[in-house]
Amino acid sequence: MTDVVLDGVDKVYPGGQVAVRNVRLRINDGELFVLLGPSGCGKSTILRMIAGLEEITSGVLWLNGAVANELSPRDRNVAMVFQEGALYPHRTVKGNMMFPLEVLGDDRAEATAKVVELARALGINTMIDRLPRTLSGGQRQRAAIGRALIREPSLFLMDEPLSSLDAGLRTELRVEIAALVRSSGTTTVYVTHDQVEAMTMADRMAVLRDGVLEDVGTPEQIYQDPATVFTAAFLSSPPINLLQATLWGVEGEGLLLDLGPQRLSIPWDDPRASSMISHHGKHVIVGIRPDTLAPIAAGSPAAPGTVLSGQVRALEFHGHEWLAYAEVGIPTVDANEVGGIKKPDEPEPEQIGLVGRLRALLGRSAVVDEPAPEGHAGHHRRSDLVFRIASGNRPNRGDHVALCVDLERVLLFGADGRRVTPVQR
Ligand SMILES: Nc1ncnc2c1ncn2[C@@H]1O[C@H](COP(=O)(O)OP(=O)(O)OP(=O)(O)O)[C@@H](O)[C@H]1O
Repeated sequence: MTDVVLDGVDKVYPGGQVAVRNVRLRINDGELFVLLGPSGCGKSTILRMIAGLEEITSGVLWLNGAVANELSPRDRNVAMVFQEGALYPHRTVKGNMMFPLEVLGDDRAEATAKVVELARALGINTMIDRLPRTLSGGQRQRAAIGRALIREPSLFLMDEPLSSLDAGLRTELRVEIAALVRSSGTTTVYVTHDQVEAMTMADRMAVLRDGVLEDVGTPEQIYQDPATVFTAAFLSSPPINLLQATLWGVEGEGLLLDLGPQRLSIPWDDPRASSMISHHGKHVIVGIRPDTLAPIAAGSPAAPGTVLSGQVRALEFHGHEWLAYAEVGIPTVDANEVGGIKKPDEPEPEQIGLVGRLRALLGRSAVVDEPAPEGHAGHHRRSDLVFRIASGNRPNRGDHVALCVDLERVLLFGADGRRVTPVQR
């Protein structure tokens, strides 16, 4: 049992590659904690620093209340499982699982009983006499997990243990691993780039980007109430719609989100209004998850500023639902290009040009007259709005659609990518 604290930890590799920047993180005793982020964001480096396999450049690592920066890996009582769980090829599953207990000099009969019990929990009890090369990838990974857990480490570290397995097996094993480590009560740090794995397994999780922590919280907190636009986009499938807007507080009307050819309006009595007004006259990013949009029939009554309209350009069948892509003529935002480590010569995010500043000075809203960009992202035009059609009438390609926006669930980010309204943790 152990808790882990990283206090302002940095990692700079020889050669100057900065992999981890000022990470502050507490992983509680018994927690299943997931480090999530795209390739190269520093997940494995953090794990390896906790294991003692990588030196910490600066900052402090605490294990169970004691500074552990200089502690050798063997004195940390950690067990680690990698993408390809390394097993001794000439030892059977049982021999592999027994090995850590043999090293500790445990009683053989007791050790055997323990191995058999854990192998049963891992679903590999019928194959404990087989050699690793005769096992499937999933079975080998189970054996590697068994070998790591058998000596009851105080900390269990897993680095993408399922990434080499096929999708079906990944789903099956992630449920089993989560159940197993929870029942053992071992503090576990689990690295993945797969948002579904993170959300389904974690007690709490951290989202990393370029070595920097973007967000930390329970999966639900991070999904419902993300701290940054990067986090919102990383944890969204189907992808969240990110629209460029300018926010104007207009007396008698509310907070107008000027989306160019269209607009949304948030009433003054919305609890978020007091934080949002600080962005009057500024560029903001409006995050609308596809399930926050509901197609409404033509001519249906809708409150002003609650509807976006467009033309259906593509439809995709996903089994349990259809996804539709509607061209709305609104400039969209790529989350990867917002926030993060500032590159040299980048303009300040809130520079919005002369017309914008004039509007801000006049306190006026106006429909933006700049044309929407013509760029393409993947096979969809960049101004497409993605929405779900779970039931009811499915529109056809080319149809005009009106989409009612659930404004309470709209997420608003500043031009720097941070949430405009305070996040709850
Ligand atoms: N030994 C090393 N020497 C120099 N740079 C390194 C070394 N190991 C990792 N890096 C760099 O540090 C950064 C973080 O790497 P790390 O492996 O921690 O990322 P990751 O999030 O685990 O990526 P992945 O999911 O692809 O494994 C990357 O830019 C990587 O190129």
